[in-house]
Amino acid sequence: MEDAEAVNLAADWADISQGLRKDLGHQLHSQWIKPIQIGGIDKDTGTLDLFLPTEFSANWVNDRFHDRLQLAWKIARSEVRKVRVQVHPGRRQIHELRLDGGRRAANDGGDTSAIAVAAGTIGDAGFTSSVGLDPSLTFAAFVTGEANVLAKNAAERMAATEQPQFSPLYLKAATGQGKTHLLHAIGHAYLSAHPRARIFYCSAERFMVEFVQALKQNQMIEFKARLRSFDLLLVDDIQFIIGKASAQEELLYTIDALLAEGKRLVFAADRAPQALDGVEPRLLSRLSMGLVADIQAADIELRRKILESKLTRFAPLDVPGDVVDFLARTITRNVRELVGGLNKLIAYAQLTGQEVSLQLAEEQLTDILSANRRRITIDEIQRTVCQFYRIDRSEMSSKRRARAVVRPRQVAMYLAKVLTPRSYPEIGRKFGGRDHSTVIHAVRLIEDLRQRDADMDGDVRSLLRQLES
Ligand SMILES: Nc1ncnc2c1ncn2[C@@H]1O[C@H](COP(=O)(O)OP(=O)(O)OP(=O)(O)O)[C@@H](O)[C@H]1O
Repeated sequence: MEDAEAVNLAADWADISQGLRKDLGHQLHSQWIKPIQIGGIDKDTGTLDLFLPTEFSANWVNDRFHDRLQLAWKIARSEVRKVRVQVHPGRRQIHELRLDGGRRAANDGGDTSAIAVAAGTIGDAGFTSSVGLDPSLTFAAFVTGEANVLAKNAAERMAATEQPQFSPLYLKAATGQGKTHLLHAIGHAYLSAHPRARIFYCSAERFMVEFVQALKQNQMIEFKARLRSFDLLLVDDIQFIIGKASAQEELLYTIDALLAEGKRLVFAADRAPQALDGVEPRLLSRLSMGLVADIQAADIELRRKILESKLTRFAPLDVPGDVVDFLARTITRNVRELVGGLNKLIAYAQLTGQEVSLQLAEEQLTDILSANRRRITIDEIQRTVCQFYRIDRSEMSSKRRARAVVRPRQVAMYLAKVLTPRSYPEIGRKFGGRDHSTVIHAVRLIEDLRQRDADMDGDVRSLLRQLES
């Protein structure tokens, strides 16, 4: 690579990396993005190589950040058409373990060819991606508990032979709680029941990129025709469609066309359809006209079951019960971190020949553990809300029914439900011994107000920022 070219790439990378730091936060960024080294751009194929020091980290980054990295690079440098994440050539001999199987994008040459062929690609129309269903993300590998059973059942219906009573299915959950897993599982199950089916899985980000490329290359007719030829369309991270009017319109027409033919559609997002700012109302109504299924944060029982299931399926070495219990109790934020923590611990133990123990977990998972240890308390929430609305702290428990104190109290109850693992009765007790139905009412009311009242939404956002910082 020429020196000047290397300097330019380094400058672009500095910008991209900084942007990702803002999006992902310090911990994820320093663990996975910072170690990336930039290779050169292959002028013929437009492929940019990104190198990571180990197989494990290359797989991880590829799983989680490939699309974002590729999109960012495509925006930064028009000559980049594809980003390839791989282990640094000098490090290939390092063997690391992946508990969750090889989750690779199809365009990286992963072993998804059978699926890709059966599922079809948008290909010629400028849609360069082929379907990349991860073989490990199946219904059988999806562990259920109270938090996700509704979503899992709905997903199974979507894949069943008989026509589901609803479409689209819209899966809603915070990050790392299994949306993508269920999308892939639907794809696999549908494909095994209909081996000739045409399935397309993509993220909304990728949909946008392909849409813009098709526009630029005057290939919209082919793009539309191919998009509408799928029997099952799975669109992940639909929140990223926000604000792009023309792409939204195309998606809207595609949804209408597919629904009219009884085809199946599944969307996943980190928020409810009504909370997708900047999405035009007609698209919003399509997204929410079927079934919106929520995946709640995994509770301790489910977290333990997930770890045990991963260990039964893939564990190459013994992980003592007290370590499983410790991880399930401590890594509460999301399942991705939970499984990632277990993966990391086992990989480290394997590479160094040590036994997995509580001490090793404490030593090796410091970042994940400390990020998960920060717990917001109901007292903290009440204090912050009272300061914000300038009311006396005693009003949180008082019986006063003046609107000036009732609304802040309801906001505090809502935040307690969102930010703490406390149950409705526990929250009620902290608010002057109120009944759990009062708390449920408050939570629903504030959820509803946030959608209808921009001021209320602004207040809650600002409180969330203060409490989560
Ligand atoms: N119920 C579950 N059973 C087994 N594995 C799970 C479950 N939920 C999540 N996982 C695993 O956790 C990891 C993260 O899940 P996934 O990628 O589906 O999250 P997501 O909700 O799509 O997150 P994001 O919004 O950040 O994309 C994956 O490895 C997935 O297999």
